[in-house]
Amino acid sequence: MVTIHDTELRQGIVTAIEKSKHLSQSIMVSEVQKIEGIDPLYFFAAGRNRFLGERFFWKNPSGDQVIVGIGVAKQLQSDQAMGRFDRIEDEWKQLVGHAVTCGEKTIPGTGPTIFGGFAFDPLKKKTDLWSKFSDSLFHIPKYMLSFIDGECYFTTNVFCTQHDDRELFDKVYQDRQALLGAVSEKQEFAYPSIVKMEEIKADEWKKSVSSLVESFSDSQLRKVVVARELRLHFESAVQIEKVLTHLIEEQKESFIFAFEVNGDCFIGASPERLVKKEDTRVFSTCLAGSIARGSTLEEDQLLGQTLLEDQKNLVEHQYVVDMIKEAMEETCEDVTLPAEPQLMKTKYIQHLYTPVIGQSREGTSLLEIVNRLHPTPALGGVPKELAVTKIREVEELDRGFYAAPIGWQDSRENGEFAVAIRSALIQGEEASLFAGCGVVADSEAESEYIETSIKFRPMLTALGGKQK
Ligand SMILES: C=C(O[C@@H]1C=C(C(=O)O)C=C[C@H]1O)C(=O)O
Ligand SMILES: [Mg+2]
Repeated sequence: MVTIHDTELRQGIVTAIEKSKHLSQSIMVSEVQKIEGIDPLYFFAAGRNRFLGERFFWKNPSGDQVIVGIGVAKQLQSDQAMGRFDRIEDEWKQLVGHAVTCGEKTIPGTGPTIFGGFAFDPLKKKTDLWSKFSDSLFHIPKYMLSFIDGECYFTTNVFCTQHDDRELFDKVYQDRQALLGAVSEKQEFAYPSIVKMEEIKADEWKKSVSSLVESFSDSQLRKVVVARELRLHFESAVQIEKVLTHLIEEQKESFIFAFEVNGDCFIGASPERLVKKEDTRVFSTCLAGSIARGSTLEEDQLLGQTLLEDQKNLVEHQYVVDMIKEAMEETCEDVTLPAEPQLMKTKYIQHLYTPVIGQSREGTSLLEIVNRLHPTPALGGVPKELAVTKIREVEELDRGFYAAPIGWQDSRENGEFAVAIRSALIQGEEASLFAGCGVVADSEAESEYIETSIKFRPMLTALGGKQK
């Protein structure tokens, strides 16, 4: 069993209580310790008993950043659409500005960290589906395990108020030991059977694709991404641990994320980075244009080559490149990107892919770049505002956090956001899966429908369903 000893946290709590008396507000204490490695999934599962519904999981594609949060020390949330990125940023800066930190202080993705995201479109009318999620929602975990470049770190976050006393440390210590004690307990997880699978309004969706295509000729719209939903009903509640295990094994090229909020869980395996910031280095990704994987190597290569030369997909991709390049140039110096797209292959689908890198301008924050990028034409369309308005009008689906930025940020301006696609909202015995596609002038409803069916597969198989 991993034991974390009585450390600087005790003194940190004393300091924070004093500080909270002076400032009349609660103060965050954050302690980081380097520890021997714990399997991140075991750690996630260890939180099941006492923190079910209050956990998060994040793994980047290379696996050199895995962050798991258990419990909620504080929630940052807002349903106000105007200035939503600034609002979170300001609150976060305020908390970090007064925080008492101890232990290791320089490793990205350790110490004070927020995990969460933003709704795709805060102006879309919210349905019951996403009622548990605020439009801007981030958690500061109580306990956090970070695997960074092969090393393992444990963060403990505590909020202290003027009414707390030294006993708070003992409470935290015992609570943390109980959690760590549960890490070694072996747990078995299984899939419940699927009792019903509903494609929501598939025919209407195809019609909306056709009418969008027709509408392009007499409007300024060039591209609109439309999405649909597949709803699964299970015999009993889905266990997130099982789904995560599957995604980690099968979707190695993707960001794996899970965000538990008030008992629901938004989970996915997205191949699409929105933005990563490491000190001043900024990375973004243009990903749009899709084709199936082949069943043999030859067929797969042929499909890949077809995609690289397909005009409809190249146009669909180029809209994304143009917009991301512009957004990056507004916020960064030395923006570079290859002239031609490459292929990104995931288990069930291949995409056109153009990576973009730059150096952030002095004073430009990660959330400012998120704000500038979201939604890229890979998830919204061109022109941006018109496309988002169109989606609001024609799409049946309440996207919630689907296709929106999800990720983390630490107290030193490092962090990463993925675009939350290939995702599902799990609500006990039910799950909603989401998939969309870029509709351009040359789109055909039937092939876009098939493209979205392929995009359901990562989550469908991870939920124990059969491929369609
Ligand atoms: C919208 C989705 O994917 C996006 C749309 C793509 C396309 O239409 O070719 C490709 C990658 C993603 O940017 C989704 O998976 O739901
Ligand atoms: Mg497409």
